[in-house]
Amino acid sequence: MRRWNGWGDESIEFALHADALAFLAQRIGAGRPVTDAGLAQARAQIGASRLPEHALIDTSPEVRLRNALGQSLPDWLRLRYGVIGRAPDGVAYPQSAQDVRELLAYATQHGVALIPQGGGTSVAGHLTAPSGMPSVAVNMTRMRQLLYLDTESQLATFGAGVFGPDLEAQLRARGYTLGHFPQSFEYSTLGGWIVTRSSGQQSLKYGRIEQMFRGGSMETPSGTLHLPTFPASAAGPDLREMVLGSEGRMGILTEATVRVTPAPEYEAFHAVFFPNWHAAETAVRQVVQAGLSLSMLRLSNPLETTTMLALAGHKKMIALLEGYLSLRGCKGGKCMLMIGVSGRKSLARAALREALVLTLPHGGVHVGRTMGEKWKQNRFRNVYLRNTAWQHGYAIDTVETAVDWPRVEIMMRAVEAAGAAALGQYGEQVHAYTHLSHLYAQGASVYTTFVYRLAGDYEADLARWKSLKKAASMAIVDNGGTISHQHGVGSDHAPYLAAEKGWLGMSTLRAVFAHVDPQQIMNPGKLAP
Ligand SMILES: Cc1cc2nc3c(=O)[nH]c(=O)nc-3n(C[C@H](O)[C@H](O)[C@H](O)COP(=O)(O)OP(=O)(O)OC[C@H]3O[C@@H](n4cnc5c(N)ncnc54)[C@H](O)[C@@H]3O)c2cc1C
Repeated sequence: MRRWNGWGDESIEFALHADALAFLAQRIGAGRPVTDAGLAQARAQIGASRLPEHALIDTSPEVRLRNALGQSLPDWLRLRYGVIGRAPDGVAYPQSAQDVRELLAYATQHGVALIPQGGGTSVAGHLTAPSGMPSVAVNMTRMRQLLYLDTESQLATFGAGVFGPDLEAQLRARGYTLGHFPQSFEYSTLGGWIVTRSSGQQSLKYGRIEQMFRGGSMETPSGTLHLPTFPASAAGPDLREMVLGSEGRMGILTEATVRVTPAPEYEAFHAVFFPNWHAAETAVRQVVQAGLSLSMLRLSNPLETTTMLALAGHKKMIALLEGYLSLRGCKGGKCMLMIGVSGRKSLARAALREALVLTLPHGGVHVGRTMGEKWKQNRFRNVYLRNTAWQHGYAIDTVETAVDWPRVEIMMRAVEAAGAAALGQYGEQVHAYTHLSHLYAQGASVYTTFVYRLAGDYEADLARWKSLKKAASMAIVDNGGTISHQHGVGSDHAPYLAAEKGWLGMSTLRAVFAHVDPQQIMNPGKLAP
């Protein structure tokens, strides 16, 4: 059963061993565990529905609660402290495009907002019910079939509500993969990925979702937008670009056609350590600019490297590894790089060899596959750390951006420092660490994690989060980064969007939304409020 107030399946726990807790306590102080609100207490806060009846809409309080929020830290605070606030007045589970059209007609007639919903894994406040009008969460997860696989063109069409594991299982059974593995893979959906411009861990080989999305169908209040597939087209602006990143503001994506590739014959993940950040960053830049056929490069800064080793357990093995690395020049400031290869065995191995050769002049120490394979095993389990950290009285939040290479290190330092200063106002320390997980010839994504102590009170923790978010977002904007490389805009990043789109860009976006949705019933308040 899925947790109603945290990440993932109720039966899965991520254990934090005593040494890891001691490490955190030494960095930022001992956590102060909070008593969570119970499900009944949260459910009792869901007010009476304001909706006229409709056969497709369920207005029961628990269903509304379970579809009210996403996974951002403010969403968590509301669930954990039992301060639910606004919730949708009902939830619909359409099974066809016709059902979606009926819901649009109903919403238009009664002045009801529709909040399209995939897996509810948004970390940017995409799913909050609007104030001032009734709303329905349109949960798309019953539209999850593989509708068509064109093996000649390597295109697959799915219902947009298909979850990651279900999509991959349907493709793997036929010898194919999409290759899109965001860390939220187990609970996020194809439609959600497309409309938030998501990026998966192996984007270096398979591309971002933008490169995979080839066409589909979106139901809007003004009619159906059909996006036919072409291998390429010079017929004016590409309308798929309007759907990508539209965050539910234009309509509901019901079907999506994506580019698939044959499932890889071989896949391996290796770890390489570097003596310091400068050497590591120079090395990965050269590797990515060499254009090798790799599937992943993920570089952790010194504090993330230390944190990952501290959380790993296996104390004796890690001590042996650190002893060996120290002899090879990788000491206190060492940085860990994960390199992934996927595809034809001979090509993948050749690409890995080339990459390892390129790391050597920068002091790269290759330690083989063990750590890489462990990372792969846990790639979707590490997320459960958020639940465990909360139980021990710590909050975890992340911010992410992307910049060109000359600004990567500046950005990393600025975002980490902004977080430390923001929590410093409350007399608290923050454990902030960063990795680059999506690398391009031009630059990289910069992804920072903040761990800090909970205050133990909803208002106080919300104030801490707001200070942290504002400081980190301002650091991103001031240093020329995009407000999101992969999580999207929602409501949390909306105040910073104009900094990169400009006045004309913002008014153009609003004009497009107003054209397809003249009554402004589609996910109001998000992206470009
Ligand atoms: C622990 C964790 C790790 C994450 N890791 C990554 C990562 O590695 N990479 C990454 O890119 N993101 C990541 N995310 C963010 C999140 O998973 C993505 O934004 C994901 O694409 C959201 O998909 P979803 O199906 O859960 O959509 P939701 O959260 O349900 O919705 C997100 C937005 O999409 C809209 N929407 C959803 N479905 C449709 C549809 N069919 N039609 C129209 N609009 C729709 C919603 O209205 C909303 O605005 C992570 C989140 C968490 C909690």
